[in-house]
Amino acid sequence: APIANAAERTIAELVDAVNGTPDAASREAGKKVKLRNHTKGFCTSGYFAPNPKLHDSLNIPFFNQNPIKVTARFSLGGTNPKLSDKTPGRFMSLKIDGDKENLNFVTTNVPIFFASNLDDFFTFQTKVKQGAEGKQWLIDNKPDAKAFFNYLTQQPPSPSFANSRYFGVNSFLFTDKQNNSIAGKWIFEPVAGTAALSASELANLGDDFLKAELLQRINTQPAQWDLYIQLAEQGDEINNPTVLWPENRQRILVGKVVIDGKRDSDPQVQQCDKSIFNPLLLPKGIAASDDPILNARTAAYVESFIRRQ
Ligand code: HEM
Repeated sequence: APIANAAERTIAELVDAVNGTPDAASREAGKKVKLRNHTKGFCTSGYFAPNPKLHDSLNIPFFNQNPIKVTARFSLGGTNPKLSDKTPGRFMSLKIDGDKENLNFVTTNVPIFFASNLDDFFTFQTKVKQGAEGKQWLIDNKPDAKAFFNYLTQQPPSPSFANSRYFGVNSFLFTDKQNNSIAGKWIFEPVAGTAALSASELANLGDDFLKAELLQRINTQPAQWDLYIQLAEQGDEINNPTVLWPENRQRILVGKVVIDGKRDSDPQVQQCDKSIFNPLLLPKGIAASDDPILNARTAAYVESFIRRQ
């Protein structure tokens, strides 16, 4: 069982820290404006095509259906709806809706998280809201936050959501053919490859280009990702999302995400901005690891959802 942190935070406190609404008055104000994390984003659609050979290695009946409906939301981080697309963070959330079961993904282009427990998560969110001083405090006092910032500074902004890798960050447990449970992490590799904006391209761009770029792109050719499970090896830390496993870990190809916008007029896609993505909505054969960050996420997303009604 995971070791409880001495100063565990409540879900309400975590959402307050994310939203920057630490007291009753600011919380009420936040509800009024329907404050939400990852505010700047948009929804589109497509399908998931499972790798037909997957059942040679894993026992996940969900992937026997082909194709499977996908509703996607692409977003930036934070609560600011006017955040510039020139910032490096890119996020992809997917609802994969089969006839009998569902699977959600809630992913980011940074493979390491800034906290390994809820207390550090709370501290990070609170300090980041204090600007440059708070960020410096984190760099000086919190090695996980420092490693995260270092990663971000080496990550140039991509010209398209379609040119980013996306990571599940937290570990999950997968059932193999022998019904053993094996630990792994989701990784989405862009079929179009990764790309970075140069300094001169950045100078010529406005603050809003990602949405128009993706919707235009998929008019002529879909945005696609190969989805892999990166497998843990003996000794890899399973329950700590600040730890990056080596790139050369064995991978299983799960299938392809194809975003083509063909179902964008469906009510589910139209209303996707008003719903939540649940990283613990999993089909048979996939289970959550004991990572305390992962296990707090659904409750936080539900709390955030309730507050913005
Ligand atoms: C304890 C850990 C975490 C907490 C408390 C937390 C909190 C939140 C909250 C409050 C929301 C807003 C939900 C809504 O109102 O719809 C949110 C959304 C989101 N989070 Fe987290 N988060 C955590 C960890 C993570 C991790 C590890 C990742 C990346 C792998 C992540 C990626 C996202 C994304 C992409 C969204 C936007 C979902 C959408 O498009 O609607 N979060 N998070």
